[in-house]
Amino acid sequence: MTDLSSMDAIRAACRDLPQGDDEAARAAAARQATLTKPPGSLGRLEEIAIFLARWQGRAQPVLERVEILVFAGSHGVAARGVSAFPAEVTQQMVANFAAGGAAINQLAGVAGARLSVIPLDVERPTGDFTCGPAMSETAFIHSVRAGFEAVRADADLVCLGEMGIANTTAAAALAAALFGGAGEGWVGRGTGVDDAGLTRKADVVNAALAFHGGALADPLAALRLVGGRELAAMFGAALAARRLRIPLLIDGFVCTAAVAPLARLAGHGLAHALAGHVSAEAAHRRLLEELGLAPLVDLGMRLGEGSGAAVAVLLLRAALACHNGMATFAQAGVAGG
Ligand SMILES: Cc1cc2ncn([C@H]3O[C@H](COP(=O)(O)O)[C@@H](O)[C@H]3O)c2cc1C
Ligand SMILES: O=C(O)c1cccnc1
Repeated sequence: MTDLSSMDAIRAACRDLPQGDDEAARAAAARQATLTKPPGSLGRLEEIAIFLARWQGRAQPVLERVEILVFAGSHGVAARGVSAFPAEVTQQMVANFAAGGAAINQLAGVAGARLSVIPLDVERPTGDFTCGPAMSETAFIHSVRAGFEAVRADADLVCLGEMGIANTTAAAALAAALFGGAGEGWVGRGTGVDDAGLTRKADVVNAALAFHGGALADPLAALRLVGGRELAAMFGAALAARRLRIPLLIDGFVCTAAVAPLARLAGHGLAHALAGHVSAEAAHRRLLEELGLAPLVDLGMRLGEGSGAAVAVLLLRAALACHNGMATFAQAGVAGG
């Protein structure tokens, strides 16, 4: 059992991370070289197959148990007029997920993934982080643990998603705390705020940076002070996946900001992660660049819910279909291998 009972225990767990399986990755790369195609001709599909081999610890990885975990949380900062939608949409969308009516229900279906939606005290918004902490240590630890415990040890791939009106503002504040710069450089239109809304978002982020000051220098404290329950849970799930050596597929701006503290706490903290997509949220590309992550797809999506990760599962399936299903030069009697 991983001790996550205090901020220090979580911090320690983040610094004690297993590496991937080099042997399996080497064997997968060797297999790629024998398949009936010019070496390297499948580009990133080859890299994906080798990545999955490394983090599943087998030369021929599988995607039989793909888990999409969508965490939901409510934000006190929603009262500051930072979203184009009212705060109650968070709970209404949780009901919509349960009824099968959301985009992620459809995308999980085509991705062949199991969707789990985990609401985190959605009836209780976090604190307004412009004038206090978003979460107490107790609430934060509870959310990190909920995320950690949502990861099943037998999963072949974990995909993360979120629902929480106003959470693009929390994500922008977190990104600013982790990587520096003012609110203007990290906010985007989220659900579609107008220019005045965008200015309000930047003002809210700047107010949070000024209020919390030096306390934000610690990545874990930053996640607690300006994040949200669903962001803390995504962080906990990313940590669990890493400790279980399960590959992780991350989603858009909010998800990327939530897991970024893992990379700030341990240099290779996100080595088990692929970026499913780059969202249209203004600062997502910048955030991915800060983390050295190259997104798999760029479809102009800006939804959240794990939707970009779910779409990217299709590419992972394409990569493994070739990796596991193609004939070798020797098997096919093709010259030149
Ligand atoms: C109907 C609806 C469904 C959603 N599904 C995801 N989001 C996305 O939008 C929210 C973040 O944007 P902002 O910071 O502007 O509030 C999050 O809930 C996110 O998951 C949705 C938003 C709405 C309105
Ligand atoms: O990229 C995201 O995560 C995102 C963008 C807009 C709205 N909600 C989430």
